[in-house]
This record gives sequence, C-alpha cells and structure tokens, in this order.
Amino acid sequence: MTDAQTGAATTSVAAPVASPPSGTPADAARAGTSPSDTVPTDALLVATDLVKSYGPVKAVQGVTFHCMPGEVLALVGENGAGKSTVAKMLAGAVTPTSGAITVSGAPLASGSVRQSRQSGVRCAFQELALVPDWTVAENLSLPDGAPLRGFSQKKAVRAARELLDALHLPQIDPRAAVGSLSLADRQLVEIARALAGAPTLLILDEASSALTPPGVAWLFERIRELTAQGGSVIYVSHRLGEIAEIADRGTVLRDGRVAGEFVRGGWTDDQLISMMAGREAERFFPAPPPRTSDAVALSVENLRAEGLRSVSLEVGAGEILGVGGLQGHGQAELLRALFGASPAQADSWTVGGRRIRRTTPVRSVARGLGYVPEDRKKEGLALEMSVGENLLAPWFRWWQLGGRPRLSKERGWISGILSVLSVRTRGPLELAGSLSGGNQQKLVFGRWMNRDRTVILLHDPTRGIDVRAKQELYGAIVDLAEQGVGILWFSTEVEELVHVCHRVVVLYQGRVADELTGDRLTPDAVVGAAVTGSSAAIRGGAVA
Ligand SMILES: Nc1ncnc2c1ncn2[C@@H]1O[C@H](COP(=O)(O)OP(=O)(O)OP(=O)(O)O)[C@@H](O)[C@H]1O
Repeated sequence: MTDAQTGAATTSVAAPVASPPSGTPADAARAGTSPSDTVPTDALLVATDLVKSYGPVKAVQGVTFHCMPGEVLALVGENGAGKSTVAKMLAGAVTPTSGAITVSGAPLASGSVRQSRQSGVRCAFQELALVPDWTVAENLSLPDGAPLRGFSQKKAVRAARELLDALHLPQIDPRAAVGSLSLADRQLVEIARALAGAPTLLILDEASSALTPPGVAWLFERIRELTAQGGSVIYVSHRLGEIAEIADRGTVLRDGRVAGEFVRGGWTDDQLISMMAGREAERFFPAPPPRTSDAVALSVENLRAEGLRSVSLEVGAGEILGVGGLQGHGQAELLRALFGASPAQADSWTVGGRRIRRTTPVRSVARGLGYVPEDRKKEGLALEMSVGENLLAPWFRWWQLGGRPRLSKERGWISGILSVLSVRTRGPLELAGSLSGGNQQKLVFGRWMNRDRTVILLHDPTRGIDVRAKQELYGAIVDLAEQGVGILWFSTEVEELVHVCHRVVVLYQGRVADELTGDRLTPDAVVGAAVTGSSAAIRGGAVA
C-alpha cells in the first residue's frame, strides 16, 4: 500500500496476526533458519534441500520449505531468484540436480510430470502452457497435450461448458480457439485447467499477472474453496497486495536460496522488499515530469479497428498518457492498431506532426514508434536468439535480410540497458530463452530506450516484474518522458496509472469512456469508469 501524498510505502498487513508481529526485516524473516528442522509430520508438501544447476548457472541452491494442508504458501523473490524453477521441480517439469520432494509423505520421482499429477499436483503458469490453435474445450480435455483415441469434440465441449460454469466462468466459450482469447481469458483457462483436476496442491506461478481486479477476486474465491476442502496452494506473485490478502505464510527466495520466511500479518511491504533484495529498499511512484513543450507526439481521430469502435486521443511530447479499463475493452487493439500490428483506419492520424494514413510495424519503427506488446513470448522476443540480438532486433535490416547484427558495435549501448534495468543475465550472448520471465520482459522494454523515439506504446510493461525492477522501469519511463518522448501506457495496475501518468483515458467497450486528470485522477475514478463506462457514477457517489 502506498501513502497517497508521499508515495512512500506504508504497512501492508492482512488479516489477524498469526505469529508474533515484527519490527525489522530480521524479525519478520527467520532468515537462515532451516525449516526442515521444524517440519510438522502432517505437512502436505515437503521440499528438502532442492538444488537445480544449468551448467554453471545455479538457479536453485538448497531450498527447503513445507506446506500444510489447507494452507496458502507464498513464494516470493526478485526476478531470477529461482521461484519458477522451484515451481517446475514440484510440477515434475524440471528434474532437480539434487534434493527431495514429498507429497502426503510419499516421495515424488524427480522430473516426472505424470507422477506429480498422480500425486494431485497441478500448476498454472504465467507463461501459458495452452495450445493456441486448439479450442478451449480441447485444451481442457487433453491436459497433457496428448492426442487421445476416440476423442469426441461434442463431449469435450459439453464437459468444458460444465467445468467453466462450475468455476463461474460463463463468459468463456469452449469452442473458441485459445489463441483468439485475450491474455486475461487465456490465463483464466489455464487456471481452470489446473483446477479441473481437483488438485491436492495447486501451484500458481504468477498466474494472476494478467488478471484485472475482478479476475483476481475470482481466483481468490476459487483458492478459498480449495483450501476449505484441505487443498494447498503455492502462490508465486510479485503483487504484494495479493500476497497480503491470500497467503497464510511465505518463503522468500534470493539468489536461489531461502532468504527468510514470513507469516500472515507479520510483515510490511518494506520489510519484504528488503528481504528479497538483501538490503534496505523502499517503494515509491515517481511523479510524471513537468511538461516543457506543447508539441504533439501522436494524435488520432476516430480510430477504428477490430475491437475498437472510435477512439480519438492525443499524446503530447514528454507526456505520459495512461490507458485504463478492464482488460478486453480495446486496450490491446488500440496499441496494436497504432503500431500497425493490426489493420486500422482513422479520420486523421499523425506521429511527430507527420500525417499518416496507415502503417505497418516496420514503418512504425522508422517513424519513431516503439511498442512493448502484451505477449512477450509470441510477439516480443526471439527466445532462441541472444539477449543482445533481442535488444537490437528492431534496429537492423538484418531482421528482414536474414543476417545477424554485430553485437560488438553496440556493446556500450547493450551493457548500458542491461545495467539500467538490472537484467539478470550472464551477458549479451546468453540466449533470451534461458532468462527468467521478468528479465525477458525487461528486454522487450529496454530495446526502445535511448533510441530517439517519438512515441512508445506500452502494454502492461511491469507485468511479471519484481518490485525493485518496477521502480527501475518507472524511472526509465519518466526519463523517456523528460527527453520528450510521448508515452501511451496501458496498465492493469491502477496505482501506476494514477501516480506516474499525467492523464489517464479509460476505455470501455472500445471507446474512451472518460479522461481523468488533476484531482479527478484517483484509483476509485479509474476503477469506476472501467466498471461502469463513466466516472459520472463516481462523482454522483454511486461507486464507492
Ligand atoms: N533453462 C535454463 N537455462 C539456463 N538458466 C536458466 C534456465 N531456466 C532458468 N535459468 C536461470 O535460473 C535463474 C532462476 O530463474 P527462475 O525462472 O526460476 O526465476 P524466477 O524467480 O521465477 O524469476 P521471475 O520472477 O523473473 O519469473 C535465473 O538466473 C535464470 O536465468
């Protein structure tokens, strides 16, 4: 939680204290203890001294923790701390180099997804494991991706409809191809698939990262139902508000080791952030910089595209214009259309004062646009190429000609970006695919920095990024605005919009429902306009 005036982090404590309250990070965490010494005999999951090395990279270095029946255990840590690697070892998707895992007292065979599933372990990941070309029904009925003999489309659709209804997801069409759904809906399907197996242990690895507040509320209801029946949940997230609300206990990872533990109500945001970082750290939102120019970076009138009815807006040079609204109301379509990633028409359209009729991504880059897309895996990165090549991707004609860039020529710029954004990598030659999810996201943003851009279009760039890295990204966005770059920034985190943007437009059903600025730019106003399509209801007191 953040103090509205100062932006400084304040106590963020959930429900009643279940363990002694704490005053310092050292109190909050029992850093360095060996939880294996105190594992209750009825623990559902016990992970002992887990190690995972990838050649010289020690992703996880002796992690021990346990989870009780009916408990929600948070796993937190900075990008690259080892959370996903631990989650994948529990799921059987990654074979531990050493260590042991037991579920309900029985050892799990290392690296066996099938055995993990038989033990009742189910997972939902931020990087979705769904097959995009398959329908929702197919994805839900063939959870291992294995074609089944005698598969019946009709039965699968019926079963999927029943499951989705039982999980209160009537809006999802079982016949729709997963690739045609919004990222938020795909994430709901991924979670539904994990819940379908009535898991004993549900692992949610940043599975809420694309969900908007109603989606998160839905997820928490499902978690509470599961834990009420004795199921356990491992909850991996960078959203501390969610951890405060849902987690009974937590384990903090740092550099692949357990840095400490915490219990519900016994921690503050600052303490947890410090524990993750290994040093004192605090959270704040920088204010948008004062504007020094009236120049217009981007303007569009009556923009029409699929999912977008008629949007008119203007982004000034050096202005940070936020885009709010519930996901699926045209935000992704707006950014894609403006970048030329999908067809669009407008009555008038300018970038940097120059008129354009239509555009393509290649032309957009040439015209001074940058774009951080929603789905970094599909649109943002070439995972089989190096970190350096990914940063340089938009800047070389080799991309079209099939050559490769000379990294040596750009070494200074590359190392500057990697350092400013604290990308955790072995260097520019490392494959992007071996970076942790949050560090991959930083690359997609970093490629546009210090490159003479007129406008940068951002689709939820802090998704999956740890708290400290978010600070760095906010700083980088404000720096870009100070240099005169116009920023159009869709975020699912309302606080970001309210604190770091000059103005916010809220989209509702493909139109601008409201524009909020000055005193009217508050979290309630953004959420209210997103839900009702107008902030008039808020001003009239209808939405609290
Ligand atoms: N296949 C791989 N090959 C080499 N290194 C890897 C591989 N997978 C993960 N790593 C490294 O292991 C470390 C831990 O990564 P992991 O994905 O577990 O982090 P994380 O805590 O989940 O981060 P994030 O919050 O960004 O998702 C990182 O340094 C990462 O680069």
